[in-house]
Amino acid sequence: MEAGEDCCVKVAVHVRPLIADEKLQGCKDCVTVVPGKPQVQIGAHSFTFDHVYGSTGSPSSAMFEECVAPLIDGLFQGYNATVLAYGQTGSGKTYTMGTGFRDGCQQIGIIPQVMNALFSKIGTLKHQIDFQLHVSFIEILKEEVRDLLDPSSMGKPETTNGHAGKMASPGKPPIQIRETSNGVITLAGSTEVSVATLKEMAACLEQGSLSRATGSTNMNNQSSRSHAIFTITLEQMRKLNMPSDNCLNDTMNEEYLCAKLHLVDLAGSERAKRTGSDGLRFKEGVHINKGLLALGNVISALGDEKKRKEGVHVPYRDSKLTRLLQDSLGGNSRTVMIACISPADINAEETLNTLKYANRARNIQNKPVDGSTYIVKTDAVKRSLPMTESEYPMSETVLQRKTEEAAMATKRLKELLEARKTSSRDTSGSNEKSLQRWLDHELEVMVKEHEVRFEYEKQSEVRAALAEELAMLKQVNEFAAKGVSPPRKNGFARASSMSPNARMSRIASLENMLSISSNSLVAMASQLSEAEERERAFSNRGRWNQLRSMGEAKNLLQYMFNSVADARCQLWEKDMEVREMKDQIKELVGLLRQSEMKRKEVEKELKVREQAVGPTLATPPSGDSPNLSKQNAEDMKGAISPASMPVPKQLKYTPGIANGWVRESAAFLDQGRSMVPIGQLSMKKLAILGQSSGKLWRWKRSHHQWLLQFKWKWQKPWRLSELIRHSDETMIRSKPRSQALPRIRQ
Ligand SMILES: Nc1ncnc2c1ncn2[C@@H]1O[C@H](COP(=O)(O)OP(=O)(O)OP(=O)(O)O)[C@@H](O)[C@H]1O
Repeated sequence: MEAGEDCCVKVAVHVRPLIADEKLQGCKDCVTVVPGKPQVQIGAHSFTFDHVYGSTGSPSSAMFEECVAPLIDGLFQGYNATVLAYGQTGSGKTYTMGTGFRDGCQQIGIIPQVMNALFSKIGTLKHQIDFQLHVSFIEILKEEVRDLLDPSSMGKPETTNGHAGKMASPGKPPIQIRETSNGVITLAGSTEVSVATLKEMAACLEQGSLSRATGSTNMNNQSSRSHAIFTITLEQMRKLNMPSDNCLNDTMNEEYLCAKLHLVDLAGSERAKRTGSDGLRFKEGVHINKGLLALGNVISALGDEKKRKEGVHVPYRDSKLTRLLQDSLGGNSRTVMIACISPADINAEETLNTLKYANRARNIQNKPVDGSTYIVKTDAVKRSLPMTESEYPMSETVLQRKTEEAAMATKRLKELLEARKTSSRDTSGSNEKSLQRWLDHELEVMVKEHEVRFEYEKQSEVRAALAEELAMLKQVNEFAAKGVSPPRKNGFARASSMSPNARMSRIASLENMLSISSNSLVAMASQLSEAEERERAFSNRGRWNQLRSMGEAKNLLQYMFNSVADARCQLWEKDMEVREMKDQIKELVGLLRQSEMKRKEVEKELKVREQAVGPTLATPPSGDSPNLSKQNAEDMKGAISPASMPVPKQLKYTPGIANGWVRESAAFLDQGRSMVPIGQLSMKKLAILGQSSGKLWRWKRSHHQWLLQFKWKWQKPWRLSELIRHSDETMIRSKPRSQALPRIRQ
């Protein structure tokens, strides 16, 4: 960019490498930079910018020279300039700008390089020109402007919510963005520090950076929660060497120039939900989204500014940030936007949104590329890593199902979006019907978008678990290679019990799954971004532009009312079902506890009995106790031996099993404390049993019916019934009986 050149916003994309956290989550690199071209591809999307740095693009070290150094030159000629870092949280804005002076270590970044270049140029020119430098450093947090260089709020500790304690001090009026009568935007009340050396300027940057509001989010544990603007004002007094013999005033031979360089690190542009922030942080979600909006406004402001130059009256957008930035965007200003992106597939949606915004800023046409490259890559990955028969076939199947579900939802969303693209309103049939179809379609898009987003979150979780397992297996392999035993933790124990071959095949299988998962995530992100983009455009035009008359509006309103009423009734029914299920679970848990208590009681009783009966059984029958032995033998005759009642190996539903179990299960009678099969009890005993454990029996019957009803819908209660059955069986096969039986046979 040459000084004086008619300029528009230059956009440079900075792709950072995958960071440790992303690697741990098993993220794949989903961003491709076309070598030798400033083009970025993600999924089937392709974007062209002025520059692309990082990944296989130009080296990041070239960014300053190519994008920012020309702005510094312009500054010396009186041109204002802005360098704007934009992108989702954790995409590298602070790193790129170099505003992250944390823990006493200075990062390499644009601002430190700007300062170096500035002072080196001043060094060469200082004999001809008088320079004055000032810096200000402010942050905009929730529409509030804070002075990061305010000496009275320096060094205050962070509050518990992670925000630095640097509210405007009492007595000091808050900073206000004002517009002067000639339309210049000024910051009233901000500290302007006069600096004479590089060290002094660096100290200002460092102090301000430390005062910035940061907090930890799921995506960046040192996330900047505000827009930060570091402004350098350069004033020059040039002595003009105009030969003059007359008595002209000295000032006539001097030229005064003043230019500002705004270095802006915008707050992350992510959706609030993904930050995982809550409480105070959750409220900030509004603000975070405003980060995105702010940029949208700034970009729109560029268009506005152009129109104003053409003489069209365009009102200024009422945003402090926008107003402030408009100051540098208009007139003689140059703007470079550095759109920071993460290459991780988990961030694909936000990355796409960033690229779309950045593309809007540059206002160029996309160069669509054939999407087959992406598909071929996916197939190639699948071919090179064939599905192996692993020891965990189930997980490959938790992934296949999820991927299929996700693919179906994504496909449907795509179809819906495309249908909407071709015709916004199906005009076949009556007007009323066509409007109703249109509304149904709109609602279906919304629901599908919601579903795809849900699948996206699920897929991310599954992927994180796969990555964790993969990392563990690899670690176990490393331990094995060194001959060291792995830590005695749950996962490690299982992984180290596997044979080396099984481990290797599992690793290959996991890598394959991660690739599939990654492709699925990118495909979903692509449609989600598409849906969001359309929604934005659609809401701008106005969803209800479809309606042409009051009559149409009333009819549609009636239709909507009916749909909502219907949906609410269904919701109520589902609610009732859920409540019933909850009650049943409560009952089951109560019964489980009761059953457990009874089991313990019986065990205790058996021990007591064993102690009492033991000596008699131990002595060979002497004739004085034949009845007792006989009684015991009778009691035990029907007792179920382990062989007669095998433990079911799988938690598998078998119709009728619950009834069979009820019929054959042993019952315990308080009277005599002996255990007999229920089928052998007399009617009288059954009546007693009915009184004492009838509730359990009744439950078992209803539980069976309930299982039939919900057998495939809900798995957990089924496990519960298995647990109850298992505990009863354990009780039946308790140790004393197996010891007593052989002796009775004698
Ligand atoms: N080019 C890069 N090379 C290596 N690591 C990087 C790069 N860019 C960013 N990182 C690392 O990524 C993490 C997030 O970066 P950074 O804090 O700059 O993101 P951010 O976009 O400013 O996030 P936020 O909006 O939440 O403040 C940091 O750990 C940082 O060191």
